[in-house]
Amino acid sequence: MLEANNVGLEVDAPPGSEEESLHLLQEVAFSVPQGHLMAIVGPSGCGKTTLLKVIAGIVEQTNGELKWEGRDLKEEEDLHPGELGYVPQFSVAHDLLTVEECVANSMSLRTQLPGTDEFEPKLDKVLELTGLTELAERRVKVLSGGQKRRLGLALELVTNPCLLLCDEVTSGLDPKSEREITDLLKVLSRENPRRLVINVTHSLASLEAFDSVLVMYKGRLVYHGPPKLLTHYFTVDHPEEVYLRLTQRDTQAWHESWQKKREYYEKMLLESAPEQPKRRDDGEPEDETISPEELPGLFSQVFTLLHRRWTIFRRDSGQVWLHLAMLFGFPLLVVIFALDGIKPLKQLSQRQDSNMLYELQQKSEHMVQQLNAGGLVSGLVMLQVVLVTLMASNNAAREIAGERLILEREKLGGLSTTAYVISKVFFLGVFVLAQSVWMGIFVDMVTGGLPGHLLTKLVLLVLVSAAMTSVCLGISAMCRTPEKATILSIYLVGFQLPLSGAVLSLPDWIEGAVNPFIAAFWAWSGSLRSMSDTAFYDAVKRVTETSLVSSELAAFVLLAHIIIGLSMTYVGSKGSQWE
Ligand SMILES: Nc1ncnc2c1ncn2[C@@H]1O[C@H](COP(=O)(O)OP(=O)(O)OP(=O)(O)O)[C@@H](O)[C@H]1O
Repeated sequence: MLEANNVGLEVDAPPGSEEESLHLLQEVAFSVPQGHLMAIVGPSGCGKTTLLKVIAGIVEQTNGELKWEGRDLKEEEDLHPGELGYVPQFSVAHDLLTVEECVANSMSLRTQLPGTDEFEPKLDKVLELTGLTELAERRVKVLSGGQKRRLGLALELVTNPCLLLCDEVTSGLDPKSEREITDLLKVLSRENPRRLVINVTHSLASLEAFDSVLVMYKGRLVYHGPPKLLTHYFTVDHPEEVYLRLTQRDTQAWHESWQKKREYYEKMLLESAPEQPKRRDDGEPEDETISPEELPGLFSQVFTLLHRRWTIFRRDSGQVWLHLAMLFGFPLLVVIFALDGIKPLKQLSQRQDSNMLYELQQKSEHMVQQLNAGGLVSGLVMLQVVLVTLMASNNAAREIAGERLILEREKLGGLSTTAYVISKVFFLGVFVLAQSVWMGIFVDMVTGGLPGHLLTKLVLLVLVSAAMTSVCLGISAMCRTPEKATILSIYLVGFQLPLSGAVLSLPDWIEGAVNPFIAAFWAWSGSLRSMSDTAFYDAVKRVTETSLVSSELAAFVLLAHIIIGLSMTYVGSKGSQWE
């Protein structure tokens, strides 16, 4: 039994409005038995989705109590992720995966069945039950609206949930598809004696298939009873006329009228309800076969997420080509800028080492060459760093924001945030290493060796790439939309060059204030310091007034950036960002 006792939800009113707070739900009270299919209907904006989110625990009510099988969901233990199925309004699967892969992934993330003999039969059963067997090999991208809703249901059925909440899974479909999905919901509500299925819908057309109908109006419950009594209660000829009828009285009047008649209608519902599942003394169901599925371990979830991410990446040819173009194109770009300067660089190096007297005699000529060489070396190092940070932001900016709603649904289904963040670290770590190491080695090979210690420069390139990737991943985890995350990440990269002091030095007080935040500054200046025992360092010092830091300090601060970025990622991924 699901019981709501005077459930209310009050939120702060938007700035500028006269009221201090908004009552999204007020005094909502109902009881629904298990083995039952209930529809929540009501005009747009009346609080249907809000009520469903409160039942699911996505939003916590500010008043009243919700009880599932006698257990207070706010005060006592929440529903186990395997006990709850929530099918949101939006598409919940990755476009580039097939139907079968999506369901198999959901099973791997939410159950311990992978690797057992039960995995395949269960997968087949869920596909068959939701009518998706024929579509198993089809990619999500090409599914119709109705097929996507079926997939949404299939993803939730992998755990055999006892409370299945569906938000508009029948809306926007043609009457035949709507009827088919409603019939499927009915089958699901009967399949497991502990199960209660609730479907939010606008449509008043096929309500007779439901066991009960709950009507919401302006945040209040105004009817909950058998569908066949709906027209009688609202004194209308057809269910479609109910919304118009609602507008003829104010909310309080409807609410009061319902309070007087509630007992009668609910009694009728409970009398016609199937027998409730028997429970042992400790409150657990007698039938062990309907216990919720246990969640898999952390590394099992990491492995599933990584495998899924690579599959999606491989199938996204646009992304693969973009990554390849950057991986091989950006180092070439650095080399092109270096080509003209390499000869004077070598000459400067030879003269410095072998003939100081000549240097002294040709002091002014040497000064010019030194300035050129200093500018070139500093510029090349900065170009490498900035291009690596650009690749890093492209790696991470959309990574979490682009799949945010899928993440929210999967967290509700038991996905561990730690597993999610670890999977991103491993996935993006491959790009970080490939992009930065290849950039460093390729440029060094082609130019015949830029000054400084190669290993130190490589480590700093890897660190700056990891730092920018982590911070952009953090931004991605904090932002609601991939567009916003991309713009913020691009701004962040854009500011690296002017604020690092590589091109123009900043006033001391600004330099001191901004440098700690500029990853490119640390990698650039740490790399230049690794040349401090060569003549190039003097040349570089002639062209830059920005104070350069030791390679060790640079590495340390970049590590701090990585830690901050990953902390942002964890906090941002953990926080709820439902629509
Ligand atoms: N966090 C919030 N802060 C302020 N108002 C909110 C918030 N969440 C929802 N609302 C408002 O609460 C009302 C109910 O929203 P809800 O999404 O539950 O409606 P609904 O009945 O599901 O509508 P629809 O059928 O159009 O999806 C709307 O007016 C919505 O703007």
